[in-house]
Amino acid sequence: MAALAPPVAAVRTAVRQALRGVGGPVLVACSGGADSLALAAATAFVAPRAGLSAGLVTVDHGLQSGSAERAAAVASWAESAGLSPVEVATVVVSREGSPEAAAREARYQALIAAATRLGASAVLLGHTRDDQAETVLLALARGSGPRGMAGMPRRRDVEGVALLRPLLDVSRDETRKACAALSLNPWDDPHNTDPAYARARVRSSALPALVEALGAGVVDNLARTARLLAADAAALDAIAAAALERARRPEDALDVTELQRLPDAVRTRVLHAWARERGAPPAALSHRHVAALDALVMAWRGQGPVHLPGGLPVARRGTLLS
Ligand SMILES: Nc1ncnc2c1ncn2[C@@H]1O[C@H](COP(=O)(O)OP(=O)(O)OP(=O)(O)O)[C@@H](O)[C@H]1O
Repeated sequence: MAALAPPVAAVRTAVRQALRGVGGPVLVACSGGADSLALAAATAFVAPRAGLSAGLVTVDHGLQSGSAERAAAVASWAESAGLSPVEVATVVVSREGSPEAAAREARYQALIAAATRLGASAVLLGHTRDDQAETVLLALARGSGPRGMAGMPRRRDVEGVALLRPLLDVSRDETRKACAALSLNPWDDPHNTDPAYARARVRSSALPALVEALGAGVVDNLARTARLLAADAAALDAIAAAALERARRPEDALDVTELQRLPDAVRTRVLHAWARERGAPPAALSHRHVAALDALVMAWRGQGPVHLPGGLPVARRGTLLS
């Protein structure tokens, strides 16, 4: 028997680890790119041996010519690889805002809807260590703070479906090599190299420049930074959730004197969580809004209400915010 190529083994091991603790059928989200194709091939091998059934969903965003053919080719390969059920989900991408964000939003909605409809307990995504490093670098450059630099989580539960990222410790180079070793032909998404996209510029210029200047360890170190910050952020979020409960007063108000006792990092998290609870859309809720709320608490000089996104005013009355 031919020896198993190390990149194929690395991807399978990562999938095996991620599937531990998954109780029901899984779906691979596959674009046909090298990362998710290697993920799908590994899942087709590993899942049945772990007693799980595995299917695949490929999303056709309808944004590029030939996208329907690409989706059909991915689906037909998946069937031949033994994945079942296999679905092509066609989505309509909103023309408002950034096309990247709109496509992502439509994609995740379609993936979660497919998982719910097909009774899958988890959706597997092909983000790699390189994607994680890019995410950290982008977040650092945008000043997103520790939550952003914590990168993409290995697991996130949405509407009862676990979104899993088994390949966060696997490099893009390994997924490409795994595809080559298995004679799979990945599709190259032109968006990945289109300089119109910030992530593509990070991938093609910023990260290679950092590697050149600081050495190959940079990618791994950025991904490790994400892991460390994710653990810190989770701990701070838990502390903030408890502090929010202590600060709550009737009629959805917060007690300013409780908030003033908190360290900055906890207080701003409490205010952020509270603003989201009141209906401020997370994507529009910025550092600036939280800073203005914080000024009502810490720099009170009788200023007027803060207007949160979604048209929600928050005012201070005495020692209450509401
Ligand atoms: N059209 C799609 N259909 C299904 N899943 C998708 C699609 N596009 C992306 N995904 C999922 O989201 C993950 C991240 O995609 P993204 O486009 O951000 O990165 P990528 O590096 O281009 O990934 P890949 O090489 O797998 O296409 C993919 O690995 C895949 O699991």
